[in-house]
Amino acid sequence: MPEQSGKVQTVLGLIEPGQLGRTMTHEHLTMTFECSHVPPAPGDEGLAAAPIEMKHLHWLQQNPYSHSENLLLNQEIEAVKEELLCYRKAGGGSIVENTTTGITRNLPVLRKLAKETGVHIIAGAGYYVDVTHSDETRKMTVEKVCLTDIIVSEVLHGADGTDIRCGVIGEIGTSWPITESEKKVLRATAHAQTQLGCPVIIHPGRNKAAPGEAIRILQEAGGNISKTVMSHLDRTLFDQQELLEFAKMGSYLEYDLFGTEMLNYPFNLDVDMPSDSQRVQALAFLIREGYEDRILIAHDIHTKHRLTKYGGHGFSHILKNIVPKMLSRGITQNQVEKILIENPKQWLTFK
Ligand SMILES: CC(=O)NCCS(=O)(=O)O
Repeated sequence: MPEQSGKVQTVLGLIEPGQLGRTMTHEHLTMTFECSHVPPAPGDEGLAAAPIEMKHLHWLQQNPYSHSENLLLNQEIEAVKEELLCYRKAGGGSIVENTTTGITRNLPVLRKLAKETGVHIIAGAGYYVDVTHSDETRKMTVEKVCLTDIIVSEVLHGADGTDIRCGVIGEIGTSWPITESEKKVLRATAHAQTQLGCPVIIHPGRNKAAPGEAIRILQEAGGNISKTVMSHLDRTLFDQQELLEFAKMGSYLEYDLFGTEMLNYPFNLDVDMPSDSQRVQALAFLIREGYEDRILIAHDIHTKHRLTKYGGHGFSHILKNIVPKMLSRGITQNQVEKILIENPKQWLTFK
């Protein structure tokens, strides 16, 4: 039985699950997102290259992926540290940092932030979506000193040449359709999870069939779906019946784009990105349908403009603004605590 059994693994070491407190299960504290750059609309090239300023904020909120500098969250370590101190003051305890190989994971920075702020930080093992896979990753097989072993080693011994250990596998990136290289990573994730008994978190492609397909691949490879989170449901599954069909598969159901309100979602123009009020309605619906033990929430901050330094909502938005909204829409204090404390605790504790 690995030493992690019954514990949560943070970048500073193992902790008791009860120490987690309120937990955002899907955030990024340092990463780059150049892989998702969207060329600006004709005529917007000047705005896309201008320094971030108040007068451009609305444009940036509507076009966050067309501004190259906005995609470099890794330049904002001091601002993120200030945000984490505010998050603690607002009652936050822990953050799952979902940056994996391909979007510039930086474990020493995470360790420094954890030490300096007192926030428990849990780091992610594994790989982001196909466009970020290296030739080496593509050539690797699932077994035999390859993908599975690398992921296991990132959890048991440390990642990126450090002794800093990851406490979850993911976010594991998948596109739509899921590519061959991504399928291999999913199978390796399931095999690593079987060895470790650890939590897993998946980034689905931007199609309503994507979450179910990713779960099927994990399941067929022996993954433990009850210890797996499906991220980004707020931009992926809209129809209530389809959501319930997916929920029956047994994963955690994560609404993790709180604070993101945009008219045109550039990665899938067919999607109407919900508002925060609509996200709260989705949570209330899932609770009424009996899924309160499976819900997780977060902001998935991954660009500069969402930091308070740039006029954004920051890491405390859920605790300060969304929780009161949940309570005002009939979600009870007990259910809120379940979503913020108990469900993350159950998910993050190694078997
Ligand atoms: C970092 C990351 O993958 N964020 C998700 C962005 S998306 O628009 O919901 O796919």
